[in-house]
Amino acid sequence: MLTERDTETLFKVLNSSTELLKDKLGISYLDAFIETGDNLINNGEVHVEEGMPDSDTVSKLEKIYSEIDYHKLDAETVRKAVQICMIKATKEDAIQANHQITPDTIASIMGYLVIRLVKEDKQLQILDVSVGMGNLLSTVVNQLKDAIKEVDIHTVGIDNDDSMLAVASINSQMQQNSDNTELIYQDSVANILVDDADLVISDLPIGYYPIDENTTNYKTRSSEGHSFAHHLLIEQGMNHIKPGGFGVFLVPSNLFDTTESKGLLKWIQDNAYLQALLNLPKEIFNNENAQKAILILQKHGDNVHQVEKIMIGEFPSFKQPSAFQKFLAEIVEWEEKDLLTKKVRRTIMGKSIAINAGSSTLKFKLFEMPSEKLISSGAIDRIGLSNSDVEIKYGDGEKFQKTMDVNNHEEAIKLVLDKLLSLSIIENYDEITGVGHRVVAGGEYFTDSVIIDDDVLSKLEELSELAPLHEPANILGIKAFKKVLPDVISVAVFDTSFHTSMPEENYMYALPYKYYTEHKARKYGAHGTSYRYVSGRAAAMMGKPLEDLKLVIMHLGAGASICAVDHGKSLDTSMGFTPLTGIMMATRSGDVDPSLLAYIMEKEGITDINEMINILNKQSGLVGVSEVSADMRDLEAVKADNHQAELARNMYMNRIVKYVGQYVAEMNGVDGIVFTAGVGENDIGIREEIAEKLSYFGVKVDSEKNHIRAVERDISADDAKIKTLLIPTNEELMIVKDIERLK
Ligand SMILES: Nc1ncnc2c1ncn2[C@@H]1O[C@H](COP(=O)(O)OP(=O)(O)O)[C@@H](O)[C@H]1O
Ligand SMILES: CC(=O)OP(=O)(O)O
Ligand SMILES: [Mg+2]
Repeated sequence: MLTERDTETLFKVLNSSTELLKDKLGISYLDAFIETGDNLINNGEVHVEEGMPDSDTVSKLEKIYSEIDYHKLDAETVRKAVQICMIKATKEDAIQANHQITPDTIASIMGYLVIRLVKEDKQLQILDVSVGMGNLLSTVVNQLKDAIKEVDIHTVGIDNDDSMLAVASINSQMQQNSDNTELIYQDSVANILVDDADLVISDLPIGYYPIDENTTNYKTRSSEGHSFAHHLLIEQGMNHIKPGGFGVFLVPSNLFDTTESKGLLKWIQDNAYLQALLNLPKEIFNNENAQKAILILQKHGDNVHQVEKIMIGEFPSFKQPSAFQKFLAEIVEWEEKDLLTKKVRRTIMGKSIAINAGSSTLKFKLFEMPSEKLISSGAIDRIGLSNSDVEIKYGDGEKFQKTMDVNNHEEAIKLVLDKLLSLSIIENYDEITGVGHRVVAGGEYFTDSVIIDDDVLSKLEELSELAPLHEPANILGIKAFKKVLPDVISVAVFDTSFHTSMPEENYMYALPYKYYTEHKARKYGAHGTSYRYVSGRAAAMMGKPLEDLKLVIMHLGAGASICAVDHGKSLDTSMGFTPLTGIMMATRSGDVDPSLLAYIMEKEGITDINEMINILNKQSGLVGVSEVSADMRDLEAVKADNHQAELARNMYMNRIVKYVGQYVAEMNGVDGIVFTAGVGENDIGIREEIAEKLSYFGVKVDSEKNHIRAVERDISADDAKIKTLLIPTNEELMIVKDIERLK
């Protein structure tokens, strides 16, 4: 009660002195408030300049100031009185919406939601990237101080409006909190130099940000025209937060409904967990378009997870207090039971393993989930050739390495299972709570990843002929893991599902139509999981939404293919009905004239077409032409003295150049090309030569930047017209993400 009266007294002092100064100096209410605030802080001494205000006014003001000593008031009493003055300023001076004070109702709801998110912290750094008059920030700080004992709070507020900031400064000084408050007069979109905060809280300015040149480093910037200030500031805020920290933003309710929001959403997905979007009651806004919501984001970090249930909803009207209370209670329960509790985390924490059987390799990655922290990774290469390199990374930079003969995928899988235990990567197979397998062919049947049961397994066996070098190994892997972990979720992630977006004219062969209708004879493509991962990373590196980009991705491994990713979707790809066709590969021929097969069969006395196809799959490509090796490293080593080895490399590059050209034509342009997979990631010379051959449409690689292996990097020259990117693929990460999705 007492404080309410104090608020009223302080308001009267502030308001009457403001009105007096406004009148005498002929200035706005806001400017007069700033003047009077400064006077009060300056021990009630009235600032006089060039005889203004006159001495009569000065003594009137001194009398008003003597009516209260703000030092004796608590912070909330001061804040409220200032807030009432600012509501008055908004009306009297017709202050534009973005500069208006954050209403107390909203500020206190935000404060209430934040308490549990930071209550464990004893030292708290809070950042507001559009602090304005400081009402939101000080409401939250006062609430936190009240709710959490002995918390040491330091705040930083940034704003590019000096009048607003002057009010914020008066606010913090009169609340006697200025030692712990840093106010910075700056454009928050520009480079800000502040320590990473534990919590970012902001009532964001809505609308276009006018200075495009300040936004070049923003991933959420618009590809054309001005960008949205609130998108940029969400990115900026989250970039200045510690791992696992929360960003709590007041945003327009339609934040994700605009076309521009795709880029924002993508950025959020890559950098943070979208945990809640809570619309505020419509009645507190002038109209539906002005309605706002509270967005809760959490930056990725250790022991942080996507909530099981994203909290999306609308606060009931204030006129229904019991419904309103109930809603608040639901959110609190959600915060405690989903967003924060260790119990929920423990039950969903586990280890997921992704098994990727390539034609010449077996790779695995073991992740802690859902944090996606990599625990161990391994690769066995040159399977079926002699001298396989077995490499397993685990622990604190430890590595198991051995060169040995691994004759087939069955031996490789057995080796992985043995090493997981013998290297103590896990103590027991039971620690693995999810298994995901790369499966190359899903036909038209599997358009998305699936949980593997007996029906799925028998369907995969049926589909084996669509990927003869891979599917049997994929099935072996599935069965081997089912045997040791019969009750653990096991998921198949298909190479083909990314390509189900291809249009008819691209996937059909010009053969009698009934072969399609009766036998599903069509192009399926492969490497889709890799394209899915790489295209997402490419968009992030280029700072544009994937939906706005035309990309050609070259997946150059032992199996190799190229994909035209048009606006995020596979438009066309070089592999066909099986992974035999398209560009030249390690042991596979790529495209050949089918009538040549009949001719060779006759000349060589081959009677079974399967034998011929087997030669195309296993004895052709690099190894067939070079008669040296299927491994690009071996060809590189001897190419200077071995014509066939050099020829094989040249043919390999020639096929790539042809296909890339086709795809640029098919998309009628391209924004970026990407190199990935074993050869693409590691063969510096091949990248350089291919780039030179593609200079006609604007590809230009910087040799120094290109001089690197298996690192994500933009290798384009500064004056290149289109981007050339090097992106190590990560099919395994996509696989474990799909396990989480299907759990
Ligand atoms: N340093 C290197 N230079 C050139 N090629 C390399 C290098 N390292 C690996 N490779 C190539 O990468 C191929 C394996 O690619 P990868 O994508 O891992 O295989 P898979 O197709 O079996 O998934 C090897 O056959 C080898 O030719
Ligand atoms: C489909 C395919 O060829 O896969 P990989 O490159 O892993 O052998
Ligand atoms: Mg591969």
